[in-house]
Amino acid sequence: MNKLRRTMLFCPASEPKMFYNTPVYNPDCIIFDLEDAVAYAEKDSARDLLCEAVKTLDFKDIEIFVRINPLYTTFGETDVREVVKAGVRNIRLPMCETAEDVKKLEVLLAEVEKENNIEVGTVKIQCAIETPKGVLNALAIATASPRVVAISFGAEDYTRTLGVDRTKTAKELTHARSYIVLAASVANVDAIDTVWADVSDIEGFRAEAQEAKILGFSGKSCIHPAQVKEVHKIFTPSSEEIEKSLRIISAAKEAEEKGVGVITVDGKMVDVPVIQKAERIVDLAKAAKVLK
Ligand SMILES: CC(C)(COP(=O)(O)OP(=O)(O)OC[C@H]1O[C@@H](n2cnc3c(N)ncnc32)[C@H](O)[C@@H]1OP(=O)(O)O)[C@@H](O)C(=O)NCCC(=O)NCCSC(=O)C[C@@](O)(CC(=O)O)C(=O)O
Ligand SMILES: [Mg+2]
Repeated sequence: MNKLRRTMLFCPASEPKMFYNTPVYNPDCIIFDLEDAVAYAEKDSARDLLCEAVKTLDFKDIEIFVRINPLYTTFGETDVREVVKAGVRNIRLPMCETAEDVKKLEVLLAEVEKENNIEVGTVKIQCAIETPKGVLNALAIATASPRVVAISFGAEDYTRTLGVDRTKTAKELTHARSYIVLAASVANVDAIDTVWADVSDIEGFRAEAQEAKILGFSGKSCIHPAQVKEVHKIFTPSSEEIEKSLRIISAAKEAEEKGVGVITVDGKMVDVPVIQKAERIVDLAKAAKVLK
């Protein structure tokens, strides 16, 4: 199993009051944002604030990402240079459209790592796919570099660039979300679902998170602490799922010892894919610390 990445809580780097509290909400990952959540005039001061915080704050075992500005903007390269120097080891690359975009970041990272005596390859990349072109290139993006650990979907920019409304049915996102999940699976990286902007509509958020799990995403981006616990509930195996998986694994082991082939558990056939799915649920439960 890759790392546990059920939740990625976005926090604007220009909001120290917010970012000092982020560990309290216990997301699996925090994304400090230097891109769209930060006003143009505050880009430099937000970066300075963030670098200082990264050097001093204790984020426990929460994985920290920084969403930089795209490398084609005037801020992108400085964002990379400064945040890596400050200790950040995971970059979220917004508006990623091609493998070439990833490779440009890879070259810059190698240069910055050498300058700072960091082993080349240390800094990992999460590619945010948020345009139709990015979606069609999802597999090339996900496999562009061994540094890529996840690809994520950004539905706000995706619907903007596609020229459609974002609706609560999420029908307009179906193809892109499914394609991103498939690409991530082939590349063996995590797939992270999009943010839900209406923080007051927790029911709608829950439904979208549930669908993300069914589609095969590893987790979901969040913009508000209230969303984090909802995603954790949905993406953490329930006690029923865990008990059933343990029963399947135990029955399969017993059958193997007795030299029996296909068996049934709770009246349902258990074969190799069923056993492997049960093992995945047990691994996830252990990683989420709901099973020892
Ligand atoms: C929405 C709102 C302003 C509401 O704030 P409010 O203060 O009214 O909320 P309240 O309910 O009053 O907060 C109660 C308490 O929680 C604290 N609290 C709230 N949010 C917190 C948080 N995130 N982190 C830590 N703490 C938090 C708050 O400080 C307060 O603390 P306290 O006073 O101590 O009680 C706020 O949440 C917020 O700014 N969110 C992040 C927005 C953001 O980052 N957007 C960019 C990423 S998306 C994007 O770019 C689209 C994308 O690119 C995506 C892609 O690519 O994936 C695409 O294209 O789709
Ligand atoms: Mg965006």
